Parts: sequence; C-alpha cells; structure tokens
Amino acid sequence: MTNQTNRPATPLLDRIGSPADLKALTDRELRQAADELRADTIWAVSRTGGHLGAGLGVVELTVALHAVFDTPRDKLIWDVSHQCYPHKILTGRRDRMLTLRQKDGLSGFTKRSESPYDPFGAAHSSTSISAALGFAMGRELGAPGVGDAIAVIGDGALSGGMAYEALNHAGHLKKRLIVILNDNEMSIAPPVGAMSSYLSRLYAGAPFQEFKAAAKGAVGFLPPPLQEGARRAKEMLKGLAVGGTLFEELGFSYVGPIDGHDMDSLLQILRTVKVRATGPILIHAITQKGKGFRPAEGRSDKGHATAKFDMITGEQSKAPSNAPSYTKVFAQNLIKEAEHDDRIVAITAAMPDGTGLNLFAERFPKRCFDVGIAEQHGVTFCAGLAAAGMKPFAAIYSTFLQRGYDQVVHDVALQNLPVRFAIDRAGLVGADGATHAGSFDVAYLSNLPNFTVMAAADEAELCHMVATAAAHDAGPIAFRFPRGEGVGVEMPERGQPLEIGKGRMIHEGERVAILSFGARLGEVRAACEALRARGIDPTIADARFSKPLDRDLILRLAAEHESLITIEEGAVGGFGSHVAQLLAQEGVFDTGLRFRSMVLPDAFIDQGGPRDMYASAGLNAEDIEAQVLRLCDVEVIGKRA
Ligand SMILES: Cc1ncc(C[n+]2csc(CCOP(=O)(O)OP(=O)(O)O)c2C)c(N)n1
Ligand SMILES: CC(=O)[C@@H](O)[C@H](O)COP(=O)(O)O
Ligand SMILES: [Mg+2]
Repeated sequence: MTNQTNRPATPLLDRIGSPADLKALTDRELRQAADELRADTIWAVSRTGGHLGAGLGVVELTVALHAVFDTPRDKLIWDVSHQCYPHKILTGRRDRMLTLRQKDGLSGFTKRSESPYDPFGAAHSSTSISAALGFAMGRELGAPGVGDAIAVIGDGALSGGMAYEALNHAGHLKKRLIVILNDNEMSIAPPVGAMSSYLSRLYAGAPFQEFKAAAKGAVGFLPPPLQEGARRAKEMLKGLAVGGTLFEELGFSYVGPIDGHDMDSLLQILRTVKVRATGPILIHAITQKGKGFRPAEGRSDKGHATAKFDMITGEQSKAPSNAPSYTKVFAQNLIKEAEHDDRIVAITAAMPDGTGLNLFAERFPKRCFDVGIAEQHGVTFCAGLAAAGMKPFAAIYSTFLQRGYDQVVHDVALQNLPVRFAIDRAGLVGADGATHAGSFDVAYLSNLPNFTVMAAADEAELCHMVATAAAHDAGPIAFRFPRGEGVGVEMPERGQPLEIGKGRMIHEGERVAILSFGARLGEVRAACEALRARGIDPTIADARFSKPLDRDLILRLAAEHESLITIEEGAVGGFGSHVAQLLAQEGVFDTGLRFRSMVLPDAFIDQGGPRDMYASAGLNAEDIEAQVLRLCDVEVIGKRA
C-alpha cells in the first residue's frame, strides 16, 4: 500500500485477510479488531475523502456480523451502503482502500462485480429489506449457496416507503430473515417524521433490552446472561399493559433496543439469533454516527461525507472555488422569487443541504418541507400543494427523482399540475459514480405530455430558469443543472422569465451548427475556439428547452448548415432524440443534412473525476472538436456520412 504516513498501528487487523480470520479471535480480540478497524477507516478516508460518519457508526456491527455469520454464503446487505467501508476493509479490499471513489478504484458503495461479499449493490436507500427477502425466499426455494439473509438499514432509510412494503411482505411470508435497524437518530440531516419520533420513544426511558424483550415475549432471543435479567424484568412488568411494537404488529420478532457499540451484547445477541431465529426478526441497535472521531461527532452532519482531512484536527482540504455552486445559485434565486410570491414553497426529500434548501428553510421555515427519504411521497405531496393553488418547487437530485417517476407521470403530468422540479446533480457527478449519475431525467421527462423541460447552460441561465418556473402556471416544469461550481459568468440581480420553448443563438458561424442543451455549452465554446484556429467556424446555439423544442431555431439551423450536432449531459432518448424526431417528421433528412447527436453512451459509467467520466462518455471539448472535424473531413473527400 502506498502513502503510509500517519497510519495507525493495527497489529490484529493486519492478520485479518477475510472474515474467516475473525472466527479464530476471542471476543476480547474482536473488540480490539473493531478499534483497529475504526482507526484504519478514519486513516483511509482522511486520504480519499468519502462517506465517513455512517461507517464509523457500524464498526462494531460490521465486525460482529462477519464474526458470527458465514459471509459470503450468508448474505449481508447494507442499505444505501455508504457505511460499507469497514466491511470492505474486512472483506479482502483493504489494500485498495486508497483507491476509493476514484477512477478504476473501489466503488464507494457495495457492488456485486467488486466482491462476492457484496451480494447486492446499493446507493439509493431503503432497498435492503426487499433484496434480503428475495435472498431468503430464494434460499427457501432451494437456491444454492444462499444462507441467511441479513439487511442492515438505517433509521433515515426507514423513512422510505419501500422499506415498509418489504416489512409488510416479510411479515406475511414468515420466513427466517434478519433485519438490523441501525438507529443513529440521523439521516444526512437530523431525521424528520413521526417514524423517527416513534423509534426514539422505543428506547427513550427504556434503557435495558431485558425490559423490552420481556415485555414483548422475545426473551428467547436474548443471550443466556441477559435472559435472567429479562425474566426478572418480566416479573416487574406484570400487570403493566405494554403494546407490541410496530414491527411486531407486522409479524417480526423485535429485539432491542441494544447498544450497537457494545461488542459483547452484539455478539451474544447475534449468536442467539443465529441459532434460534425461525421467522423474520428485527434487531434494533442504537449507534452513534461518526463514532470515535471527534471532529465528525461534533459536526452537524456527524461526518456524513467529507473531503480529504487532517486526522488530528478534522480540517478538510477543499479546493478554492472560483464561482458559486449551481445549488447555491438555485437556492438564492428561489428565495428571491419567494420574497415576491408567498405561494412558493419548497420540498426536499432528506437532502436539505445538498439541494440548498437549508438556506430557503432559514429564510422561510414554514414554507420548506423535508419529507424524509420519500421521493414518491414528496412528488405527490407537491401535486397536492399545486392542486391547492400553491407553487411547489420539488428540489430533488436527478438520480433520486427516478424513485418518484410514476408519481411524476400519474399525479403531476396527467393532471397537468404546475409542480416545479429543480433537478440538481444533472449529468455525471464524479466520485459517487453510476448510482448517482443524473443521466435519464431529460429522457424520462421530455416524453411526458404537458411537461416543460429546461437545462441551464450556466449559472446566469439558472437564475432565469428559476424565474421562468416561478412564473409558469400552465403545467409542470423542470429545470436541470449540474453538481458543483458554475462557470463564473456574471449573474443578473434577479432572473427574468424566459419565453417558453425558445432557445438562443450564441454565435453565428457556418457549415456546422452545434445545438447545446445544458451545461456542455462551455465545452462547445472551447471546442469551437480550437476549431476556429483551424479555420472552421461553427455556429453555436443554446436550446434551453428540450420540451417544447424551439422548432424555428432547429429548422433554421438545419436549413442553413451542412451539419447539425446536438449535445447534452443525458442518455439517449433525450434532447437529441427529440430533435432527430422533429427533423425526420419535417423531412429535413431528405435534404441531405448530416445530423449527429452527442449523448451519454448506453452504459453505466464508473466513478472518477467528472472530466474523466465525460472523457469516457466522449462529451468533452476534444470530442466535440473531433466530431466537427469528422463531419468536415467527410465533406472534403466528397462523401455523405
Ligand atoms: C432514494 C434516496 N434518496 C436520498 C438518498 C441520499 N441519502 C444517502 S444516505 C442518506 C441518509 C441515510 O440515513 P440512514 O439510513 O439513517 O443512514 P446513516 O447515514 O444515518 O447511517 C440519504 C438521505 C439516497 N441515497 N437514496
Ligand atoms: C450516499 C448518498 O446518496 C449521498 O450522501 C450522496 O453521496 C450525496 O451526494 P452529494 O455530495 O452530491 O450531495
Ligand atoms: Mg441514520
């Protein structure tokens, strides 16, 4: 391993090549292994950056689960899987931890192709119980090589509707399934909702699992030393009316709450569960996000995600910024609009900081709603708000809006309700990789009747698009913008509503026209500058809208140029496809126009720097330049492409 500076000594961990090695350790040694694993995780993430707090909170759980269960035969499924770094260290990937989240390196999430110890990939939340139930049922049906199915799900992820669908089904099937609720009273932000309060009530004032287990008849799942206490507790509870937990009502045995950092309790309970569980069982573990790294524990997000940092002070090394982030520009402009219109409200699905709505909430606390990790509900909640005459802005990352697609179609588009979708993280996002890429929204929105779809070419355009959305009452409207900084253009004091369905001409050139949709415009400009040095001067236009299309602009570009190229940060089926459809319908191809559509390839692109990712997608300035040259060269030698 390279770069060993300040690496903590980990003599015991150094002996662990795979989870099988944990089985030879005493319980005392397992405690030591956990301490070393925590230190090694902090050290690795200090060098790579990434998701830190969640992993630190499950160090003891990770060691205990791998020590007790027989992975990879037993299927250990981490929800979201942003907490999987300690698991990766224990499962044969320790020597690659410094490649985490980088090009050709380890993914920041579990990934089936990466290791047999990752039986199910994740990064979007609330899927683990469904997947584990699938494994459990496969086992029951005789699938080879499948042992126990264990889902580890956080309290934040438990706000996602899918988790309840899975609990409901598991309670019905009654097959052996182990769910560990990792309750750290945190999502990325502090969790919201009645379920979160319910979980707190489950352990507030009831510090001993003996009491809970005794009351709920789950004494048998406690290890023998605790059973005695539970029996005594049961005596004390005689005559006390205690209802079942929600989980029990759904058909699960409930064990907890237990201290998820107490290795002895964890080992005892997991060993007992392993021997005795017959049907579905939920173990409620209380943990602390960021545990054991004081700077993370002290942060409001408990060290959820971090840049590279100093291991002593926790200070993060962030690159200086040259322009405000698109996210911030969106939030600031929404605040401006909301100051003029008290019908504007804003909705986030558990991403207040990521979407900038924390700023909106500070200014308008009563007009901002965090619905939890509940994109489906969030979208329909917005539809209801719009039906009531409000102007809801649903600020959701492109990748997470996928969760709410039927709601977008059925509740919003079909009823033509003016919900405003602020779609952040459009295009490739970098270190989070394929799971978080905002590749599909243009395609999945531009095909919907009633929708208006825009993409911002830069931060000034974003200001105008926020204003456009605020003014647009005729139906649903979406605007997308990328992760990260803007390009540094001057911004208007306040955005001006754009004419719906009208693009703009950037530069009038000749022979080749490039029609850009969204933030690749900077790359188009750079390509054209290089091309001009070669004597080729393409026309550049910014489409602004993928729906409705600017027919006049497109047909004019097609009529006045030999070749037309569209470019977008999205998958096939989006803007370029709609332009092609228009050109075909209008018979423009019959006239010999050469048309090229530059889109994301039909592949999931692994993590890397955004520039690298766009290079592998073929959407950087060099690729645009090459595309133009190819078109011109073809003509030079007199052939039609
Ligand atoms: C569908 C979906 N929406 C939003 C997110 C963004 N997200 C990632 S982790 C996280 C918080 C998860 O909280 P919890 O499950 O309690 O895990 P913790 O980080 O507390 O360990 C959120 C909101 C996501 N991954 N998936
Ligand atoms: C795991 C997860 O889904 C989030 O933590 C995500 O990584 C945040 O991404 P941003 O850094 O783009 O907000
Ligand atoms: Mg949590």
